[in-house]
Amino acid sequence: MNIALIAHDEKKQDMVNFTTAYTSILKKHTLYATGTTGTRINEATGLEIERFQSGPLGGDQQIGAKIATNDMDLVIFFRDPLTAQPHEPDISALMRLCDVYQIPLVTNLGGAEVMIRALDSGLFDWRNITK
Ligand SMILES: O=C(CO)COP(=O)(O)O
Repeated sequence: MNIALIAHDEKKQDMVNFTTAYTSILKKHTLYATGTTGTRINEATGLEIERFQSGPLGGDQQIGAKIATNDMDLVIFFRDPLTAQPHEPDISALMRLCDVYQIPLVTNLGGAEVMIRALDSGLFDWRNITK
């Protein structure tokens, strides 16, 4: 599965903790991330990740483009609901595309834990049929 990992600055430590805890599952998949998030995950876990631009510089839109071409199976996006983001329209557009294309999206650590366990249990195998 192709998985996008994204975290706003105040949530990057959550993402490091999450990816450290679930490295053994994540390493079985193809990982993508926005720029700074990808660097932080790679430094902490050694996971191989294709990095896009940083979010404010277009990274969310690059991940959106992957969704629009049916090349992304799951989006794990730890959003910061308490801080205004300069690229809020890009963030909304990314989440909108997840809804347009029915791509599973989780926006916090609790959801991500459920999702990653579901993924490892084979509950996402339907994605292989739709491709
Ligand atoms: O801003 C982001 C998502 O909207 C994340 O970007 P970075 O991973 O480059 O910090």
